[in-house]
Amino acid sequence: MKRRALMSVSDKSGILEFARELVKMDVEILSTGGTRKHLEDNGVPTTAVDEVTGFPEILGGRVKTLHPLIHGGLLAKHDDSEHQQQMSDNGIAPIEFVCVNLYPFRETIAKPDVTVDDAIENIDIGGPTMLRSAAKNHAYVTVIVDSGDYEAVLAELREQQTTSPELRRKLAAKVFRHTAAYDAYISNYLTELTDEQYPEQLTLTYELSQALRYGENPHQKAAFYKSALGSDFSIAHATQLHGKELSYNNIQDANAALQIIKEFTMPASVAVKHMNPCGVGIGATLSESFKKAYEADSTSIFGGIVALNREVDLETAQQLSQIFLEIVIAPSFTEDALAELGKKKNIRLLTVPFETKRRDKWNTVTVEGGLLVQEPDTFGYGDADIRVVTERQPTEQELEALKLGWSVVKHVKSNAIVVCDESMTLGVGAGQMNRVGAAAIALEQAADKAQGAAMASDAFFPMADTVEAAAKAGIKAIIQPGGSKKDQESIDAANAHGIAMVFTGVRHFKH
Ligand SMILES: NC(=O)c1ncn([C@@H]2O[C@H](COP(=O)(O)O)[C@@H](O)[C@H]2O)c1NC=O
Repeated sequence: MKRRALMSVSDKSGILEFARELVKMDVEILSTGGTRKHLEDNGVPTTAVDEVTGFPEILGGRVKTLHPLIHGGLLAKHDDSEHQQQMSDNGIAPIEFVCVNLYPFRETIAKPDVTVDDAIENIDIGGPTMLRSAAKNHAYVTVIVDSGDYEAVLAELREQQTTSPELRRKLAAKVFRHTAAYDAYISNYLTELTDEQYPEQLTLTYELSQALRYGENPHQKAAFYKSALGSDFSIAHATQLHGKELSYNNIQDANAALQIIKEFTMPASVAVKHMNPCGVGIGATLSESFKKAYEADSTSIFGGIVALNREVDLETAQQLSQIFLEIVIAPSFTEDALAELGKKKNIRLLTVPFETKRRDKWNTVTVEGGLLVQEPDTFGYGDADIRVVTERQPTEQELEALKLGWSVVKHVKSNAIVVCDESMTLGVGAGQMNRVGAAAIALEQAADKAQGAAMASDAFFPMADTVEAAAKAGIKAIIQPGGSKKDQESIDAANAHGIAMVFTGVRHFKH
């Protein structure tokens, strides 16, 4: 009896060469409508699946391979006498190779104008069914869902006329990963059309972006996975133009820098270290903004990650190349800027699409044994109900500084305090276990520049000590959520020192 292979593929790349090789090995090719036409048109002899089943393809292709003569051939154990008897009683012949890839559901739903009908028609039923049958029976059947595996299968067949159990198991495991991911896209798409907010099961799917040299530390193994339908204004969608491979910590820092740069519409530069901003500057030009981000903390920026929100020009590139930076990320680089920065072997230069089409709907973070899911903190200064609570109103300039401080403090690990003027940060106190400690760090860094500057706090002041420390350093305006039982003590202290204080009513913890 001739060995048989079943081919039914939406993505036809590589299928001709694979089929030709199998035919040379005297394998009979069974195939469905479009696949068969492609093979026959290119001179590969095939047998139609409906010839095998004696049943036509119906319902516009919804039923083509869903038939016992196909699935019997895929699921029968070749060394089980009962199975063999039933096969012969029912005229079923074994199928040894299955080569299937699925209707492009993910690509279909990624289209901006997709209709629900279109999405539903692209849910493949017969394909996953064949893949699952063949993968379950991988003791006997070789199943290929990825055209990248055609060659590995052919290599073993050339060598030993059959595939090894190890390869068959690997391919079967890949099939179940693939169908699980395929179903995750479908279930997520349909769930989004319902009012279900927290489904009883959450099936997320990510694709390997790259294996990393190591994790947070060199003794930890690590890899980076990306979400195919997630935000495209993302480090996961960056194009690297120059430099060494990104590391685990680079990816985290670059992500932090991108979240901050998203806050600004005017030319802005953000320098990040250990996922906290060490310098943020805005200006009339990109180069001016970078100068400010650098001056904000010219010590910490060393070895930092810089994100900029305009095309990097030669002038800015020359400034950037004065210091050691791990990464520069921007929407684009002019040719001469790229040449300038490219002189540095180790700097990583990345572009990301700033014109974002998709944003993540949820942020997730793992805890041991679980996953926390929340909406991203998209609440900005413009959304806040700014309320002046002191006798003195902030000046226009102070309001600009408060706006900058509030936009940055949201991205600083709590407890967080930012001291700034209207165009740059002057001091950042991050990740302290008490608020007055964070203020002390920010104020110490700002030093003399704190005179007349503004201060932003990610959460309310539980007592008046932070306002007192701010007043002592010369701070003239404060922005904070408010909401403490002791707000009045902080307001009284601000009034006593002539500080203008505004409440936003919204907190920006970042743990
Ligand atoms: N309905 C079925 O019985 C069925 N059998 C195979 N398919 C899919 O049809 C596609 C190939 O179709 P064609 O050979 O007609 O181009 C493959 O992606 C395959 O997964 C089917 N389609 C959808 O469910």
